[in-house]
Amino acid sequence: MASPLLDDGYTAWREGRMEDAVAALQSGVAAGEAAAIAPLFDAALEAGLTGDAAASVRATLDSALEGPLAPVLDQAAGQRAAARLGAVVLASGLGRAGDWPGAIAARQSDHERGDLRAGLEIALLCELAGFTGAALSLLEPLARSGQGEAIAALLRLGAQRGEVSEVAVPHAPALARAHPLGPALQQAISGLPAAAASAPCPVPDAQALADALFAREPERETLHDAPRIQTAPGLISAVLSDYLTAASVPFLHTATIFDPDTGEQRPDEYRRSLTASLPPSAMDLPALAIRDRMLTLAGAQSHQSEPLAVLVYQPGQEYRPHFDFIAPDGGRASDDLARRGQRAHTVLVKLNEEHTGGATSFPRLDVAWQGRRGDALVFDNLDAAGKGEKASLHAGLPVETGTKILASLWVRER
Ligand SMILES: O=C(O)CCC(=O)C(=O)O
Ligand SMILES: [Fe+2]
Repeated sequence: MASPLLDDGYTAWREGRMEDAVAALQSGVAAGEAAAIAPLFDAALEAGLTGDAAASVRATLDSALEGPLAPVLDQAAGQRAAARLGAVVLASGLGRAGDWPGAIAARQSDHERGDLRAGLEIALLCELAGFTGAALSLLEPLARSGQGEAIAALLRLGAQRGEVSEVAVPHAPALARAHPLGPALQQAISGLPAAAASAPCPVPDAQALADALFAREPERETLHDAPRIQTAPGLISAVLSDYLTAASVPFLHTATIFDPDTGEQRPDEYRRSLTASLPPSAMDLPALAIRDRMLTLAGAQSHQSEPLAVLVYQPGQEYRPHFDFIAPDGGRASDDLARRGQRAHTVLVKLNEEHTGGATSFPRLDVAWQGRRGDALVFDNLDAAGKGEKASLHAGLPVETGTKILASLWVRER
C-alpha cells in the first residue's frame, strides 16, 4: 500500500508543484520508503534542481541506495535495481558533478560479483567508446548464458563485420521470437558466415573507458546557420541504437499533445506516433551515455536535460509542423518556464533506417534531414535574443513504408 508521503508526492507532481513533490518524496525516502527512491530521483531531475536543494536530494538518495533500503528496492524490482540506479545517480550530475569513472568502476565491481546486467552495461559502454575487442570478449560469455541483449549486440556487430560470432548464431532464431529487434537482426545476418569466438581482450579501466566515451568532440556538418541546424554523423553506434530502441519498448504509448483549453494531454492528428519518455530512474549507464552524448552536442549540462524520449512512427504517421519552445499559459507551463527556462535546443538521433519518407523537415528554411542509424541532428529553438525562433518550425514528415525510430531530447536553458 502506498504511503501518505508517496501519495502527497505524486499529487503535487501531477499538479506541477515540483518543490512540494520533491519535499514529500524526500521525506518518504528518509522515512524508509523504498518505493519513493525512483520517483524522488525523477522528480528532482524534472524540477531541474541545482545548488543546495539538489545536494540535499542527492545525500538522501545516496544514503538510501547504500543503506538498508537497497535490498528492499532489489526485492521489489526482482533484480539488482539498487546497484544499477546507484551508478546512474553517480553519473547523472544531480547535486554533484557527474562521476562517470566512479559509476563505471561501481558497475565493474558489480559484474565481478556476478551481476550479469552490470557486465552487459560495461560491454555496451566499451562498444560505444570504440573498444570493440573488449566489448566482444564481454558479450560472448553473456550470450552463451542466453542474455538477449548480448546476443542482439553480437548479431548487429556481425551484420556490420560480415561474419557473425559463432556464440550468437545458434540463438538467433529464439531472439527473433523474443526480442523486438530479433526478426530484423536475424534478417540482417542471413547468409553471413560464422566467425570463431574472439580471443580474450583486456577491458579498459574505468577512467580510460570514461575518457574514451566522451573524449571526442562530435564532428558536425552545418545545414543552417541562424537558427543553427547541425548534423553529427555516427554520434552513437548501431549496437547502442538497437539497445535504446529495445529499452524503450516497455514505455511506449500513443503520443499526446498538450491541450491549452483543458490543461490535459490528449492524442491528436497533429502528432501520430508511439512515444516513450524514459524516466531517469529506469535508465542504465548505456542509456545515460547516449543522453550525455546528445547533451554534449547541444553544449549543455545534465541538469538542463528533459527525459530522453524514443518516437516510433508507422506508415502514414507524422509529427506535423510545430515549434519545440513552450507557450506560456499563466499556469503550469509558465511555472515550469520560470524554473528551467525555454527548450533552447532539440537533439534527435536516428535509431534505424528501415523506412522511406519520414524526414525531419524545416519548411521555412528548405532544410530536410533523413540520417542513418546513429546519426544526430541538433537545432536551436530560440533566436539570439532568447525568444522563440519562428524559423525553427519543423516536422517529422509522414512515413511512407517501414518504421521510423528516433531518439529525441529537449534541452532547457538552465
Ligand atoms: O520525428 C521527427 O522527425 C521530429 C521530431 C520532433 O520534432 C521532436 O521530437 O520534437
Ligand atoms: Fe519538435
